[in-house]
Amino acid sequence: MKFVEYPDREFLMLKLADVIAGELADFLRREGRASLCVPGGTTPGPIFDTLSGVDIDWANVAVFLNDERWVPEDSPRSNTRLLRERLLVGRAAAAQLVPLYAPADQPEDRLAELAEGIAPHLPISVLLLGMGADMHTASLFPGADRLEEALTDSAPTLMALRADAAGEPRITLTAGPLRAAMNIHILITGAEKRVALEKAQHLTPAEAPVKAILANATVHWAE
Ligand SMILES: O=C(O)[C@H](O)[C@@H](O)[C@H](O)[C@H](O)COP(=O)(O)O
Repeated sequence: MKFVEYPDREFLMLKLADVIAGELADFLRREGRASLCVPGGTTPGPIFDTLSGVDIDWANVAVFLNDERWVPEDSPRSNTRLLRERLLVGRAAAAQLVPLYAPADQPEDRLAELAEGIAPHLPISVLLLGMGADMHTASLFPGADRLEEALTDSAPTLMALRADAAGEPRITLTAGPLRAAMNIHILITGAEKRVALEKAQHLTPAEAPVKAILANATVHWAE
């Protein structure tokens, strides 16, 4: 794991957006297409604001979430809604959104078709992850009902998980496709998450799911 500390959050968001744009541009130059997998939650909005204005060939970029809360897209809890409002605007409106949600009562009802949509875009070119103070990443929550399976390399690409801390049911990429990403960035802010990250390094992935992705990741932190 590589750890990069920034003087403040604003600088972190600008720099990391720049790094991600550079990595996407490299993939586009070499392969003519790229995939970008991003978190929802409250932290990444400013990165999305900057990235959405970057001048790259967005039409050949597939964008999808690390995980989604099983709520309709008009819910304030919808990560897809965040993507539509903050990332897929401006120049980035040309990108292809690969859905991690489709209307249904339970994620299991749509899992197979959503996984089929993601498959052509693996391995992920550029992966941005968030982390909770409980050391979850994507929707791999400590104590989640199917966490053990989701951490194995033989797990399907996408799984539905339930955890008390998660609120609604979740759909999430599993550890395998996350670990296999070509570039992995973890974005965390604040003292509490820094302490949690340090703790995670001494725990097992079952106790601290972010540990399953740490080995090849660069962690970006500001107070
Ligand atoms: O749907 C989600 O909640 C996310 O994708 C999740 O994995 C997130 O990255 C962390 O919970 C951190 O969230 P915050 O940035 O809000 O602290």
